[in-house]
Amino acid sequence: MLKTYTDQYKKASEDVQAYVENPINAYLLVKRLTTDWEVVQDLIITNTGEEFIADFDDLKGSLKFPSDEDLNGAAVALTRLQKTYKLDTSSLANGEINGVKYATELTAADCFELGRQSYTNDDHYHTQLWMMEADKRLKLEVNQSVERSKILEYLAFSTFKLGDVRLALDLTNKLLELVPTHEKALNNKVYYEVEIAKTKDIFWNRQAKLFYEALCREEMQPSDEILAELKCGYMDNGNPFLKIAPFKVEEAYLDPQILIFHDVMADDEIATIKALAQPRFQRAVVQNFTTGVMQPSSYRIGKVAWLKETEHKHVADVVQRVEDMTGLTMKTAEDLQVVNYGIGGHYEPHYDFARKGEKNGFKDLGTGNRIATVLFYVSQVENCAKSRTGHLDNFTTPHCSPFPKALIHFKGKGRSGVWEKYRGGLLSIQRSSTPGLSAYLLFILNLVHIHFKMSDVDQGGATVFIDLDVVVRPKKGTAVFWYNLHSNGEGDRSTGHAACPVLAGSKWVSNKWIHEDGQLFRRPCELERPPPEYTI
Ligand SMILES: O=C(O)CCC(=O)C(=O)O
Ligand SMILES: [Fe+2]
Repeated sequence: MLKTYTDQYKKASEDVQAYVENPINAYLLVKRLTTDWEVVQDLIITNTGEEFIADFDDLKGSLKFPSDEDLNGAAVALTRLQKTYKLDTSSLANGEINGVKYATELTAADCFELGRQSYTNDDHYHTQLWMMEADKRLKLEVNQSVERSKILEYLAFSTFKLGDVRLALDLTNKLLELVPTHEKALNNKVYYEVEIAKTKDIFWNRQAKLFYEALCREEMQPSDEILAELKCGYMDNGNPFLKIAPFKVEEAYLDPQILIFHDVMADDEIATIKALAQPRFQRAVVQNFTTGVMQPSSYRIGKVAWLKETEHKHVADVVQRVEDMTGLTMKTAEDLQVVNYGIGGHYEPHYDFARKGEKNGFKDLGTGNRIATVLFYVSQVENCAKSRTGHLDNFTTPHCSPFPKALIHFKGKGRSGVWEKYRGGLLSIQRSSTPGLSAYLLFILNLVHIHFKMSDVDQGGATVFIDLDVVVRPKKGTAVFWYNLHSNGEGDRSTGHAACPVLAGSKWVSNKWIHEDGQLFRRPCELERPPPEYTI
C-alpha cells in the first residue's frame, strides 16, 4: 500500500502539471485520495493509538481531500474519453493512450473502481469492460488488490443488464463457487434461471440482435464451403410458358433452400402495386406470442397494405407468377402484402410461420400454417447494387458459381429439376430423369463469367437470415423464396430472418405468404427426415 503511494508521489513530483493533465493519472490520483485512502485510514486505525487518529482526522480536514463525487467525476471523464475515442480498455489499464505510454499502470483494484463508478452511473457497458479488465489483471497480481468475488458480483449484474442472461448466470455460478453463501448471488441465480426459461420462447434475445446487426453491416457470410456449392441459372419448373422465358434463379443457401428469382416483377406491375397500396397504408402490426393480439411494436417499423388479385390484373399476374415460381397453389395463400419502410424502418428477427404454442397462429385463416414465403423487392434501396459487376449483373449472390460439375437436383424428390450445363456456348436443356412432375433448370456455362464482390453496405435495408449468415440485398423486381416449414409441417427454426434498418431512401417489399393446405402433391418431399421444431 505504502509503495503505491510513494510510486505515485514520485511520478507526480517529476512534473505535477503534466501528471494531472493525463486522465488516467488524474483518476488514479483522485482514487488514491478517496477510496484507497479509506483503506489507509482503516489500516492506521487498527494499528495505532487514538492520538494519532485524531491528528490524522485533523490532517484530512485541513487538506481538503477529493470527495467521492470527485472520484466519480474522474472515472466518468476517463470512460467518456474511452467511449468517444474508442480507447481500448487494456491499453488504458496499461497507462497507454493511442499507443503512447503516459501513465502508471492500473491495478486490478483501480480497474475495479472504474467499473464500480461506471456502475453507479448506470453505465453497464463500461462496468463490464472494466470488471473484465480487473479480473484479467487480478490473475497476474501476487498481492491481490481486490477480491475476485466483488468483481464477479458487478460483472454478473452488468452482464445481465446488458441482456446476456446466460453469461450472467455463468458468472454468478463462478461467484457462488468462491462464496457459496453469497446471498445476492443465490437470489440472482434463481432469478436468472427463471428469466432464461422465459426467454427460451423469445426469439429476440441479445445474441440474435448482435448477429442481426453484424449481418446488416455485412460482417458475416456463410462459410466458403457453403458458398462454393451455390448455383445459379435458369429454371422453368416444367411449365410450358416458362420455356420461352425461364426464371433466372440463384441459390442463396442450400439447406434450407433459399432461392432468389430475378426479374419477376415488371415496372408497370410495380407502379400499380405502389399506387394501390399507398392510400391504404397502416402502421405494421405483429402478433403477440402469448395473447395473440395484433399490435404495433418497435421490432417492426413500417407501413403495410394488403392487395387482392381481383383488384387489378397486375396483382393477379404477380400472384400467378408466384405459383409458377414455386409450383405451390395460391388458393390458400394470403393476399399480397405490401410493406414500405422509411429511414430507420426495420423488422427485427422473426419467423414467418406460427410457432408451436403461439396463441391464434393463423387459425382464423383456416388454411394451416405459412408453408413458404415469397418476398418481392418492389423498390431498390438506392445505390444498393451499384458495385456489382459481371455479365449477369442481375445475380446478386456474390459467390454463386455458374459452372456446376454435375447435374444438381432441385431439392426434394417429387419435383426433380436439373441444373443443366451449357456446352460449347450453346444452351441445352435436359429433361429431368425423374418421372412425374418435372422441372427444368437451364444452366449457362463458360460464357457466363460472374465476378461479384461484396461491396460496402450502401443504404442498408437488406434481408438477413440470422442463423445462416445470409444477406439478401433488395433489388427491384427480384424475389426471395424459402420454405418456412419442413415437409412434415414442423416449423424450420433456421429460417429466422429480419429486415435491416433502412439507412437512406425508402424500401418497398411485397410478401406472398403461401399456406399449407392444398400443397400435398405440390411440395417436394425432403430427402431426410426433418428435425422436429424444438418446443418452447
Ligand atoms: O423486408 C424485408 O426484407 C423482410 C420482411 C419480412 O421478413 C416480413 O415482412 O415478414
Ligand atoms: Fe418475414
